[in-house]
Amino acid sequence: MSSTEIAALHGREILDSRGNPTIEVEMRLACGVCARAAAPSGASTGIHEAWELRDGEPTRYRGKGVLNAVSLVNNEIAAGLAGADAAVQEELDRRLIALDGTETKSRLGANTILAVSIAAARAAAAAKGLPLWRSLEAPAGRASMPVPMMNILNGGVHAHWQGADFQEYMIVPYGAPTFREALRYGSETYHALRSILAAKGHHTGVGDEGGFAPAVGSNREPLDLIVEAIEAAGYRPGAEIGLALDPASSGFFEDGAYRLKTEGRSLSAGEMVDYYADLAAAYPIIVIEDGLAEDDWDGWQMLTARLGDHLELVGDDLFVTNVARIQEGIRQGAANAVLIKPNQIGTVTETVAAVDLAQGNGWGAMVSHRSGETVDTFIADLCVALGTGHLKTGAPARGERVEKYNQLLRIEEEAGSSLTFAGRNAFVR
Ligand SMILES: C=C(OP(=O)(O)O)C(=O)O
Ligand SMILES: [Mg+2]
Repeated sequence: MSSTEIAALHGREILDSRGNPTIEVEMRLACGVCARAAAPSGASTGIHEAWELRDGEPTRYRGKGVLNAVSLVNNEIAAGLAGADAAVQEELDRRLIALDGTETKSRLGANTILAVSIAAARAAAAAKGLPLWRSLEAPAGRASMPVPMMNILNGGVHAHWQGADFQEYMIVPYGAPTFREALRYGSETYHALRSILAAKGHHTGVGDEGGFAPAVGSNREPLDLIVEAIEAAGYRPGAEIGLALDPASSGFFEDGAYRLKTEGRSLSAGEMVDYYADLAAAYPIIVIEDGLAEDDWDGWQMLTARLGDHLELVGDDLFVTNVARIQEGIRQGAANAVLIKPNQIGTVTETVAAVDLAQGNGWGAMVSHRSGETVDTFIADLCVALGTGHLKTGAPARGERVEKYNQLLRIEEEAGSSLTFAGRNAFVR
């Protein structure tokens, strides 16, 4: 028996950062090493994502429990992985995929499968005596420290549609010399923004990812507020700190039109492209994620032809970390970067394949948290290991977000000068 053979698996239901149940898995290896992993959960989920398994029982947590998933881990998956070696991730993930047997992971659930897959990666790293990022790094020399993409102003569904239509306004401190400094730039800007919002009479409550959620009157106003905050914190917008947007536009795309409720108007895809071009000309925007809706391929082609030379255009709902959809995007010239969310696809192996495909085609790969998170820090190690150069994981406040940034501080400290900070080179344009 190999020392990294799985000896025991145990699932349990825990709560995520929104107070919804999610699954946590513990894995013990033959050598005695134990590891734990938990699945995150989205709110503005793409319709093409792999399935999240939820209980049908309506009285428990309004039917959102994951006791079925727990039972699957403790019984069917534990039995199905008998003899599996946690250190051979691809084989283990192949077995999980085969056990599920569906295209969309709808039988066992991508949440269930992912928690097992990550627990194996973590257990294998511990058994080898390696930090997780080093264990995941392949080929050697690929790793780097990412630029943190900090979502400091929330709108859309993450702010219960009480503010901007656009879901995320991120600051991108690519001009910092190190990750630690980048995090400091971002945190100081976040605090400056709070003071500016309060001084202007806005409330300073936060959305799901920890960014402020003021009741602004347009989707442009947050950009003015953030530029002011960057300057108030002592940094130069565009030189040291750039901006990124995730409008999450599938959420306001209805009957063929983009409905900007905050501004009281509806735009076509072409008009949205003009809107973004105007914003990019007026503000130091470097990234736009999900500028157009998840099946608006023609719109995405138009957006990429118009702005793809100087902006990173990231597909989240468009690609859902799925290599078949990414391949279609590459074929069509729709987007030039992929958002990487492990729970959209369900295994570590498939997540790495999505990054490899993007990077192999000169595209960007931006690793991301979900709006419902736990303190699991897998994505921090993943983005370092694969040298994706940027990670978005919310505001530099709120425990479940900060825990990822803190894990990156630990990695940077431990690795010393062997890991370079990706800086501005992280972005495809
Ligand atoms: C992180 C996001 O939100 P959610 O997890 O709700 O999809 C996103 O849309 O990029
Ligand atoms: Mg998104």
